Amino acid sequence: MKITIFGVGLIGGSLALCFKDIPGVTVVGHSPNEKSVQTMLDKGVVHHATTSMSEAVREADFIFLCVPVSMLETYLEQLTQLPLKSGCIITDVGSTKASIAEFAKQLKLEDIYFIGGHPMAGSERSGIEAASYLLFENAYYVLTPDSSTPIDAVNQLTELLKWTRAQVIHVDPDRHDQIVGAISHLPHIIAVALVNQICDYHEQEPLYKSLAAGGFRDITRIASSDPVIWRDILINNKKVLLELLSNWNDQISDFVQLLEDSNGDGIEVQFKKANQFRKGIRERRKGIIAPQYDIYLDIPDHPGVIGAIATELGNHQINLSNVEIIESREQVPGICRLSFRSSDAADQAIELLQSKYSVHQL
Ligand SMILES: NC(=O)C1=CN([C@@H]2O[C@H](COP(=O)(O)OP(=O)(O)OC[C@H]3O[C@@H](n4cnc5c(N)ncnc54)[C@H](O)[C@@H]3O)[C@@H](O)[C@H]2O)C=CC1
Ligand SMILES: O=C(O)C(=O)Cc1ccc(O)cc1
Repeated sequence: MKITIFGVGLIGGSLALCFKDIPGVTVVGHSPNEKSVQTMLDKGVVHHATTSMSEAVREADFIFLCVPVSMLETYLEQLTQLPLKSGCIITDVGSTKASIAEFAKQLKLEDIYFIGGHPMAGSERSGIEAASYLLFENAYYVLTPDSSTPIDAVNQLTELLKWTRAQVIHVDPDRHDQIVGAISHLPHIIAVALVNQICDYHEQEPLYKSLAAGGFRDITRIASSDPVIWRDILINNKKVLLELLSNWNDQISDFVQLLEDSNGDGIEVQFKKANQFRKGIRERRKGIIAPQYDIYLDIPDHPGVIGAIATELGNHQINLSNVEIIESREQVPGICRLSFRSSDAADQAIELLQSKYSVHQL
């Protein structure tokens, strides 16, 4: 079986890694750029790679389009001009689904099937360097077949996607864009706007960045996402987003009113409602962006302290997943965030370290 991937970055590269070791499968990567072709080969993400579209798709059983949203239609159209294997299934991973579904319908493909797709997993990182075979584990993987898509083609794609360890679900493209607009695209806008608001204050007062610790970084993580990928997603889903932003303005106006009225009960109601809803959102990722259990340590300002902490945890078989110095200034104790994959590991670390350091959990 031959699987061809256009755009071997975070998502395309992660899919390639999921499929690469399936017995009897050849994964071919495409990039218009010779250097990118060499990188994907050097990293061993694909079996073969080429700058030639026709060579990439020759005899391919599956074609994955993993390029930015604004490039999807161009790629799909160009592919359909090439000789493709009869029964070939083309899918994409774009974060919006309505426009590409509509475009594919108008192409009136014969004996070639397009099924829109969107793995609901990713990260603020991008590029082949960030790719991982664990990226999709336990995430939802949306497919958007319509009534004209042969069930056999849907089944074949679903069977292949089992190798990602994601859970495949079917969603109508418009409904997808509405929901994903609200739970992914809107939060990205809010994160960027919030960071930029603080960035502007910071120009007048450098203490903003110094004091912007854990909470601010956590809720604005996605503001570090790739500008081009997100430019395309937001413009593509503009209609939905403009309505969502209008609703967002209403939410903020409600808060303004609560504050103007010093309405403490009303503010409590807002927090209780949010707490309750958020509790019900299941943690489902087990892969590289697994839920993290963080603890914070006040650490003295002397060299070697981080190494000593890591060694101590290692000596007690406590697996650390990440270490970050959040604040470090000369003569002042710093704050270090230690992340763990399980709450047990975090608890053991607290137990071990609290006699030597001041430990907090938010
Ligand atoms: N970033 C994320 O967390 C997620 C992204 N997606 C979707 O996946 C697609 C790819 O996004 P990522 O993998 O995050 O981006 P990426 O930047 O890591 O990878 C994009 C790939 O496309 C190539 N590319 C960029 N512009 C191109 C062009 N004009 N012509 C040909 N190739 C080009 C790049 O070289 C790279 O290999 C996008 O459509 C995005 O909406 C879907 C789920 C999650
Ligand atoms: O990193 C995160 O939390 C994300 O929001 C990842 C993400 C980004 C884009 C998508 O289309 C789907 C998932």
